[in-house]
Amino acid sequence: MNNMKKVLIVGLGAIGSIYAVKLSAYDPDCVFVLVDEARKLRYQRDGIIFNGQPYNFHYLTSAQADQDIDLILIATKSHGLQQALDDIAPFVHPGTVIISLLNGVSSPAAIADRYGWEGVLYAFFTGHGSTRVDNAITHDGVCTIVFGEAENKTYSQSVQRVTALFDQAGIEYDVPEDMLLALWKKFVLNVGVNQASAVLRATYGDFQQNERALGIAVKLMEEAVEVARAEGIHHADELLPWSLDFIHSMTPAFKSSMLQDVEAGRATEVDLFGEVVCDLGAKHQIATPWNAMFVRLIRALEPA
Ligand SMILES: NC(=O)C1=CN([C@@H]2O[C@H](COP(=O)(O)OP(=O)(O)OC[C@H]3O[C@@H](n4cnc5c(N)ncnc54)[C@H](OP(=O)(O)O)[C@@H]3O)[C@@H](O)[C@H]2O)C=CC1
Ligand SMILES: CC(C)(CO)C(=O)C(=O)O
Repeated sequence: MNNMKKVLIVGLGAIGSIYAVKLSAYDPDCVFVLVDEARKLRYQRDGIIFNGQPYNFHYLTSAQADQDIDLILIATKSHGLQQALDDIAPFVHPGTVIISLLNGVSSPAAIADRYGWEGVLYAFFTGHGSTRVDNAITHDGVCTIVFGEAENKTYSQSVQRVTALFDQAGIEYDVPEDMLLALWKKFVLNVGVNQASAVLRATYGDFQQNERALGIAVKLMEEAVEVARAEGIHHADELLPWSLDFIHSMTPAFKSSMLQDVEAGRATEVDLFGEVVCDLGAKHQIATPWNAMFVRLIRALEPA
């Protein structure tokens, strides 16, 4: 088993910068940030400001694929994923592990469609939300990368290599035995909270205190649970209770990433949530009227 020495981060935003900062604190020469020429100029000029501290990193364009990259961490929004998949091509070699921190359940298959499943692990970010305004990121340090193969009774080589790096770099992680169940728990939560919060402009506190607001999130989540069952996710009956516990455990003032997108006038990631529930519902002949309606409402909130 060879050690991981070089990490390429794609997407130096609210989530990607948490890990660029952590990895550069561990070893500034181990972390690279993939950019195009325009982003390179912008980052070289402005860097990023993470919790008030300025940072700069080693920026690489696709034309500068002169490093043997062991791990690629993708942290773009959903609308940046296809371009990111094109841009990483020169860095993907046998043995390169690729992890996506995008919300939702669909990005691992999108990566595998392009590069095969061999280097792809399932993953997601959990913890407290991270906020970005232009190049300034604020995060309170509560974060875990949950990752692994679909099943992790024993750890594959890829999982062992990533855990070794994360242990050395002090990156908090969890490798659940049933990774698909973990991924779908987070998905069901996001389908309910992110979408309902975007339309209702609701914080976690609103869902904790207002039963009618929570009831709307539950309707969205129930459809996602039915779809999960049809997709063969084991223990699907755990999905809704887990999501409700998560909602009640969150800091009341926190806002979902989708509410932040709507408030900032940005495109949303409804393609990762309601649209996936509707597509899978159609595949399994499950009615998904709540998600269909929320997709339309959220699309109407996006910039024209
Ligand atoms: N923020 C949060 O609290 C949470 C976010 N997530 C998920 O994490 C993912 C990332 O979200 P977040 O970090 O908030 O998003 P951000 O918009 O803050 O960051 C995305 C970054 O990706 C960059 N980017 C897009 N395309 C490329 C590309 N081809 N090459 C290089 N960089 C690129 C963007 O650059 P530019 O600005 O120049 O376009 C931007 O800096 C999403 O799927 C989100 O749902 C999950 C949990 C919590
Ligand atoms: C981390 C969490 C659960 C915070 O709401 C999230 O995934 C999001 O906002 O998209």
